[in-house]
Amino acid sequence: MNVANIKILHIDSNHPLLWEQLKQEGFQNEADFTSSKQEVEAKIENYHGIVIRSRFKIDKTFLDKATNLQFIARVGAGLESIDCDYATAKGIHLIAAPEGNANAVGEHAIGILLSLFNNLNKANNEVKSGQWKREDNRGHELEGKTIGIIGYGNMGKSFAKKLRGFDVTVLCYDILPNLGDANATQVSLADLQERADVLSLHTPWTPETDKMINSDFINQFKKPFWFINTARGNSVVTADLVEALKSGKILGAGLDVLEYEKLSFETLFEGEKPAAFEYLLQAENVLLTPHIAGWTFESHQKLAQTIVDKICKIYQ
Ligand SMILES: O=C(O)[C@H](O)COP(=O)(O)O
Repeated sequence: MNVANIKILHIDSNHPLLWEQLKQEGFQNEADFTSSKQEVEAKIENYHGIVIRSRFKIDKTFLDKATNLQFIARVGAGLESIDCDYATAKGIHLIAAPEGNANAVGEHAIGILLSLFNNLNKANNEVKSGQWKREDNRGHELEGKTIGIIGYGNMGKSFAKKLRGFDVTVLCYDILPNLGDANATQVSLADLQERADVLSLHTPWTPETDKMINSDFINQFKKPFWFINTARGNSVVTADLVEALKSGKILGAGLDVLEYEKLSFETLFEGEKPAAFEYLLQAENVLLTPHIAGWTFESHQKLAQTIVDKICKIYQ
């Protein structure tokens, strides 16, 4: 199909290959990384495609003005910033690129897991501040442990694949049936909560997963467990997580995502911090990273390539 008339608006910067390859394929690219949502809304009828990361929400108001839009491409995995049902009802193609950062997320979750089990973060801070504490930093081994994965899509599968070789049992739970594979056995949520020594969250943020990790949910676990979140901060009630850390029900937490992140994060350091957040900052068994699990040099490129391939497929 001739794509020379297809105008694509890029509202976030991405790996240059995205722009270059779309241009080579014959698409018309335009960039606008600074205009406000309202300003983009005012001109969106002139475009057939929009490429976004997460600068603003693509809501009903926006979509009603996007009268010629044929696709929305999100250079990432999560689609929560888009009113997907409304866009789909309008016949707009939705494209995401979870294949592009799944490997990075899987590797990052392994990094968190090994760090939690061996106190790497705490020990590093201590040695650098002149403390040589071996007994305090005695670690745990993964061998023989049971790892529970909730959400067995691209990210969960990537993490499970990386766990091969650690001599662990890997269980997965997902609302979709028949997802188990050679790397993980699919079980009921109750079964996972009964057996897991580690919980790693890999679900999208949806009404069903919003605040899913709360006290009730945590208390269903039979054993104390370690918790890893590389998915979405809003799936966790932080105050409940902190209670579980204090009581020892959660042995340690590695959080790449926080309910406080993005626009509100910097402002958190200006005034008095929420008590739960302050606790996470001080706790020695809590490892925090700034939403970088999928943020590698390699995934930057793979995300772009995935989006190019999927856009081209629409116009084949
Ligand atoms: O959804 C994703 O792929 C990741 O969470 C990264 O999202 P970001 O573009 O908001 O950094």
